[in-house]
Amino acid sequence: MIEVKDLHKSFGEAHILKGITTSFEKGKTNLIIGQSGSGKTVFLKCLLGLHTPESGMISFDGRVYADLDIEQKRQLRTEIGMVFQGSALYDSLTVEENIMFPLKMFTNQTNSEMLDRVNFVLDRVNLPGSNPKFPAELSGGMQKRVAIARAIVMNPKYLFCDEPNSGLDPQTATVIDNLIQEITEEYQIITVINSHDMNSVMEIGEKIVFLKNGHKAWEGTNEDMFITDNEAIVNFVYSSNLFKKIREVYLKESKL
Ligand SMILES: Nc1ncnc2c1ncn2[C@@H]1O[C@H](COP(=O)(O)OP(=O)(O)OP(=O)(O)O)[C@@H](O)[C@H]1O
Repeated sequence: MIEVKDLHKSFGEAHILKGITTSFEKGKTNLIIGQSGSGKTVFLKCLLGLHTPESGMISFDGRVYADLDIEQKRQLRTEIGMVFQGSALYDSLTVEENIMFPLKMFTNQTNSEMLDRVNFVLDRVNLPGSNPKFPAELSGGMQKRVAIARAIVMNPKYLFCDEPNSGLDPQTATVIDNLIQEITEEYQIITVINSHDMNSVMEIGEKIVFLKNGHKAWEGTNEDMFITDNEAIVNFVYSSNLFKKIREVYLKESKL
């Protein structure tokens, strides 16, 4: 489990995260949602150790991040997979080289061991045989799959995804969402996703943390979201007429 307790982060006078407490469980897709500027990226960067919070606690399966020494932090880093916004593949490297990169960086595996692992994860994301291609030869959805393959090549315990659906059409976005959810469950990963995408929230939000002005304004499952009266989340999610309609139908049916 990842546990976060009373997390505060400021930049100069600007107090961005104002006491976030939450936890994320194994095998679940956890979504961080909120308006632009609410602190989602800062929160994710704190989890990744890229920002140092002023106070509060983050622990990974009982390991309190601030108490770890350099070697322990390095070990933890090898247990984290990351899918960046826009995929962040190396354009000059092939698909195979992109995915192999973390293995080369962090393991002593032989070339054939690395290749076996690359082929395994490429199969898992339904891109077998795409090893020699360059990112520019792939569609946006395929690039995302390569990014997911790279993120899971080290068999991570934790997977962080920053807007994994940005720039994708709704159908491809759903495929990517489902892939992330399947992998999370299959390998019992703790997955935390920053998302703007309300379809993702409805589809794969096994736990949703809603940030508003740096506070945690609500948390619950996607099912809870249909029935909650929490004004902040209702205003945020149901500003869309389509989702308002879905909520009305859901509430009506649950009363039958
Ligand atoms: N390195 C930084 N230095 C100063 N201020 C920062 C820094 N990073 C983020 N901020 C500020 O923190 C606030 C929250 O930013 P953050 O990027 O976390 O928002 P967000 O919820 O991820 O937004 P978006 O959905 O648009 O990506 C913003 O006001 C931003 O200007």
